[in-house]
Amino acid sequence: QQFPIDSGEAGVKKPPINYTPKSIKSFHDTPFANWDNFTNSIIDESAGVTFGEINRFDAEQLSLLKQILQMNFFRIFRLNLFKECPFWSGSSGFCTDRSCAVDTISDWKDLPDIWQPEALGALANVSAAPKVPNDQNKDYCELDEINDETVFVDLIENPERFTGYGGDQSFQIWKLIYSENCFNLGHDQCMEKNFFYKLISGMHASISTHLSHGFIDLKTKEYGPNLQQFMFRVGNFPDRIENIYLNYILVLKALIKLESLGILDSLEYCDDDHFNQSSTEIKVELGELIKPSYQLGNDKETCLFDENGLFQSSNAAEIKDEFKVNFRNVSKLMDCVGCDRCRLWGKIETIGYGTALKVLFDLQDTKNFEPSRYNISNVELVALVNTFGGLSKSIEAVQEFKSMYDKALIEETTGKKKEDGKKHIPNMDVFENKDEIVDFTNPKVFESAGSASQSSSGYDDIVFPEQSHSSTVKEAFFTELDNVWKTLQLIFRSYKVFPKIAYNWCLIRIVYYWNRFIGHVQQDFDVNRLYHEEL
Ligand SMILES: Cc1cc2nc3c(=O)[nH]c(=O)nc-3n(C[C@H](O)[C@H](O)[C@H](O)COP(=O)(O)OP(=O)(O)OC[C@H]3O[C@@H](n4cnc5c(N)ncnc54)[C@H](O)[C@@H]3O)c2cc1C
Repeated sequence: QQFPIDSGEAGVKKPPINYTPKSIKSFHDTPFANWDNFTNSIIDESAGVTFGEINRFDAEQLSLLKQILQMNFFRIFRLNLFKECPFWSGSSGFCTDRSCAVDTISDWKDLPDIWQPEALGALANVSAAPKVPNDQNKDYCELDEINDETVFVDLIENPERFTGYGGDQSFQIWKLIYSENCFNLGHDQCMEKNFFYKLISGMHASISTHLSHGFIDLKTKEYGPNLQQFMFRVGNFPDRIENIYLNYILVLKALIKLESLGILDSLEYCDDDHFNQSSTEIKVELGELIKPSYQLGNDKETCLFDENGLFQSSNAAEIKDEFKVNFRNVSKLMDCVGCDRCRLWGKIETIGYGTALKVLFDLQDTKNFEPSRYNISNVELVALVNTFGGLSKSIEAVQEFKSMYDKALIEETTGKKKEDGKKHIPNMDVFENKDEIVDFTNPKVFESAGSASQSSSGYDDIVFPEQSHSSTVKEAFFTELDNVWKTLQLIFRSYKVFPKIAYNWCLIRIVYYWNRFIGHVQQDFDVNRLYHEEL
């Protein structure tokens, strides 16, 4: 079945898509509190598919998608984890926790012949090299070159989950990512700007959903879903949930386009004994995954997502170029992430979204189109399918959190108390300081070096490295000297505050045990909370 891809050349001009981000209004009006309304409403005006339809489609296809992601072709990813951050120096090594690490494949004999070290040179011709001459600078993201820093990672063994990476560095990287949503081409680009924001916000929300779903329980040391974290990061913000779904239909539409134009069929998958699936099996399973989505939505012409609504204005070509440059900067920023596991998934996702954008906006479906000459590498395909897998996992997690939310709601209404005395359903109350919510659609956020939340976050000691391109040995020497000086200052400052912390801690403990002794201790007395308030 050939799906009709609208090439945008003919036909009636559709009304513009509304990509305007909604401002944060009420936290009592969240999707979980109004689930029926939410599931029956449409994700995107241009296609008419509802959130509920995507939930059902995703549930139906989930086991097949998981099976596909288990195939060696999709689970082994090649990248450079040690590439220098191109924007500043000295940013690596921030997160030294074990959970930030990536287990790379060191046992080479587990890999197919084409990935053996001696064949690495040839690998460039097999899996990454474009089939037609291509200037990578024209793409939406940068692919890592193959060199002696190349590593192979088993993605199933290294899932995206909570790593503990945070503080000022990750905030600054998010801020820089959102600051790429800045276009210089006048008012015409408003729609593209909003679309860019939603894309980034959806990626951010999906990462936050994964880390809340694979959150560490400090008591059991096991990873599992944490409703509080999810509500705090995503669940209380309708826009963030919506943006996950928008990204889902965007990536799915790119897969539909690749499938319907015969490109997936024409690609060379590796037939090697080490691969647990043959090329034919991969093609059949991808087809089975994608084809049922042709039935989704009520606008069969645009199918899910109408890419032709974007980049239509008189200066569309310039806007598109700027959009590409900005998204490429986002992909380069992944080399600045100071946590290997986060960097791994950040890279996969930016390549995945970059590939989806390339397929949707640059692939011209002309009369003489030859699928076998379309320029898409295996790395891009693997990233695209894994990005789709990640979004599907987020949608599955949203529904699991909804069940947890309902259970917590029943417990709350029947008056059952949690052991730690905390509320079952975190809503707006969890934001004791409303300034913690940073609205990246507000240009003022980018005017200051930090943000209101970060200035009071307790991470003031960490000074984010300034953008630098130390070209001379002398400059590099003084940069390092400055770093050493700042580190020493940090150590001395912590010695200075230590007596106060120790004193407060002892005082709180004494009060606690005194109260217990005289029998006045309250049942839900939370020492830790008091301790933090004291600090
Ligand atoms: C590329 C990248 C990948 C990462 N991967 C991981 C990972 O795999 N595991 C892990 O544990 N940590 C990861 N992190 C760190 C994680 O994303 C958070 O930065 C960290 O947990 C600190 O969270 P936070 O609560 O301070 O808010 P952050 O998530 O850092 O958000 C900063 C601000 O952005 C705003 N914001 C949050 N979400 C959105 C959204 N969806 N749309 C618009 N605005 C939003 C909020 O108001 C918030 O104050 C990653 C960070 C980066 C930059």
